[in-house]
Amino acid sequence: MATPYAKELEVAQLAVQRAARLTKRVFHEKAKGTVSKDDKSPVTIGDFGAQALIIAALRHHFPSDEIVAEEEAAQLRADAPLRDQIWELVRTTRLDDADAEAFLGGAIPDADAMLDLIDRGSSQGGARGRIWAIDPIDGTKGFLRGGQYAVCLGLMVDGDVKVGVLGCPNLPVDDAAPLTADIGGAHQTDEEGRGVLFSAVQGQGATSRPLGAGALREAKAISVKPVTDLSSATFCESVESGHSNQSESAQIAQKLNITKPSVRMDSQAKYGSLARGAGDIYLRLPTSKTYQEKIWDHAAGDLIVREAGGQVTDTTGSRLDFSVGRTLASNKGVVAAPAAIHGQVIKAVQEVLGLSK
Ligand SMILES: Nc1ncnc2c1ncn2[C@@H]1O[C@H](COP(=O)(O)OS(=O)(=O)O)[C@@H](OP(=O)(O)O)[C@H]1O
Ligand SMILES: [Mg+2]
Ligand SMILES: [Mg+2]
Ligand SMILES: [Mg+2]
Repeated sequence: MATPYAKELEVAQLAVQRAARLTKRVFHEKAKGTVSKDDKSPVTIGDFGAQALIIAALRHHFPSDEIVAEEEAAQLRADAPLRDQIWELVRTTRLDDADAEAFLGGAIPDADAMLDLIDRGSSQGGARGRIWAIDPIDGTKGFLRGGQYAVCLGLMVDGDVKVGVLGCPNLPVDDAAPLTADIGGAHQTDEEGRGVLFSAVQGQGATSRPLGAGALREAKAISVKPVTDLSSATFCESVESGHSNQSESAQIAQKLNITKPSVRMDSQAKYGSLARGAGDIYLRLPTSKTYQEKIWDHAAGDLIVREAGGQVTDTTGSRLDFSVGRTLASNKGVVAAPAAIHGQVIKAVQEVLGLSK
């Protein structure tokens, strides 16, 4: 019997790898022109270009699947120079391996087709059918400051995440590398061992492999690190204080007798770091009563951590619910940890947040 979701996994891995290659070009070519969006968050030509390349591959293989993606092309339709800059980037970014590039469906015909592909990410999501969630650059702020960022792709079927892939160009390849948010200076060349592709299929475990520029590299199974002494745990959280309540996380750490300072890392790279045992706990504590987390910020990481032996819930202890639309409207915050200690962490979270039953 064929392995479930084998083709979806291969398409996702190669599409993320190609999109990550585009984002690295943008970073190294210092072409990080940003435009700001209605929500005043930054978006770069890398975000738009990566989304176009990922959607092109998904449309080639799975034309009837729905897609929920972070970015839209409206601004580009009104800004020809910006559109042309992104089109030049998309047109010239390929995987080094001809077979892998052909497998993704070949070149996008022209700039208008690129805009239409970007706008294919407008699905409202929901509880029925096959729906892909794309964050072309998660941690755009991190990307702009030369920190961590991730190219994120997940597949939900009837609201349940089945496939998750994270491309983390600035994380160390070495799964045993200590957890650190910085990348040792943006001047570091790729050869110095950065770039990881995390992936998971529901029920099949989680893996990491070097992020390549052509065919997929050899994978290794990964798992969360067993925590025997909670006080020696490492916890990570957002860099942006607007994205997670950092004073509450400090109180939670204190309650757990954790003495190490938090590692503040951008993007879903935090999920990948937990899944391979580099970090132990990920806390994302709401900073507003109204903000709803986007499904594209969590779908891939949620599955990868759970397939690596972790547990991921919101601050009330409920699993993340990807079936209610473009946001995690039923959830507040995120708490991720090895399954064996998740209960202890949640207890401390609920005491600090005043959620204890
Ligand atoms: N108020 C609020 N609360 C929680 N999260 C928010 C909030 N505002 C934005 N965002 C989203 O955070 C995404 C970045 O994720 P991280 O916080 O893990 O990384 S970072 O430290 O912000 O770079 C970031 O994703 P990208 O836009 O893809 O970078 C945002 O979607
Ligand atoms: Mg954004
Ligand atoms: Mg994001
Ligand atoms: Mg993004």
